[in-house]
Amino acid sequence: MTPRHPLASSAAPSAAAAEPTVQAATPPAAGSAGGPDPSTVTGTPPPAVCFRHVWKRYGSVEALRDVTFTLPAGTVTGLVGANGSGKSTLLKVAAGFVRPARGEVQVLGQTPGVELRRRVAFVAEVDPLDPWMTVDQTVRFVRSFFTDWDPEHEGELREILELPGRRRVGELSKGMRTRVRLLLGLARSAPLVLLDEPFSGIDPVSRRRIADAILAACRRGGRTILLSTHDLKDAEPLFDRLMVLAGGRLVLAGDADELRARHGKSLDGIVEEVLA
Ligand SMILES: Nc1ncnc2c1ncn2[C@@H]1O[C@H](COP(=O)(O)OP(=O)(O)OP(=O)(O)O)[C@@H](O)[C@H]1O
Repeated sequence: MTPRHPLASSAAPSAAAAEPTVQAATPPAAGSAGGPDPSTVTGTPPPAVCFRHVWKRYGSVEALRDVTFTLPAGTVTGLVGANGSGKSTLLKVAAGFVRPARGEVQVLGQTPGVELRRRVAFVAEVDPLDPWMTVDQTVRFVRSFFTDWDPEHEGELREILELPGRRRVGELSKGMRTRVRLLLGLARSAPLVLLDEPFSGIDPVSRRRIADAILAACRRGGRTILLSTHDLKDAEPLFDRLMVLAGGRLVLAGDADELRARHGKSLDGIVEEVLA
């Protein structure tokens, strides 16, 4: 069933898996639309997300400029960049909510669209929660839209996130509401999870809880997570890959360990250097 409620379509992703390994952007092979499918060549699983020369314009603003990258399945990637650098747009293109002007996008082997949304959990930065519902009512309502809801994982996440089930959503702090949205996304077993700034404006305690919930989702395996953030504090250990956007262009992408070894500093330091 295709979810129709805003909570169902934008706030209920499911967890990603494994540790991230930011992989360098993979340019298409010369003379082809994107090179051979790696799964047919090496027996490795196809990438979870593949952008090739993607452009997106809003009026006169170029939000994405010639963006090319590949995310291997089962990785967790941090997407970093200043305000307006195109992070949300990239996530919305991957989720199928925004159509690129040019370029090719493949997500879980499909072109993003209505059909793909059932397999992608997208936790938007915008809060779609109904303030009059309790947390328990919200969870019951949202999970009714999804056939991939994982009740066992929901229980685990509720403990980690320490959600007050009987309180109305409208009475919750910003950090607690973010935790609720995260639960709605991560409790699905969707193979791709897109998280738009889950750490934005969040206090250190909530940041820790949110990072722990993402790690728990990763431990369940088989999921790919792409997470945008302004700040790598707390989040850096989550990532096996890093992508940095500046002015709509992907200016850095790669495996986290390789980047740390090459630059001799933390991902935080690398981002500072690249965006200076
Ligand atoms: N619906 C829209 N209509 C017009 N312009 C838009 C729209 N959405 C985004 N933009 C513009 O596209 C550019 C990229 O925006 P986007 O929200 O993707 O960036 P971002 O990196 O997520 O920013 P932030 O960190 O502030 O959330 C910005 O210049 C923004 O103003």
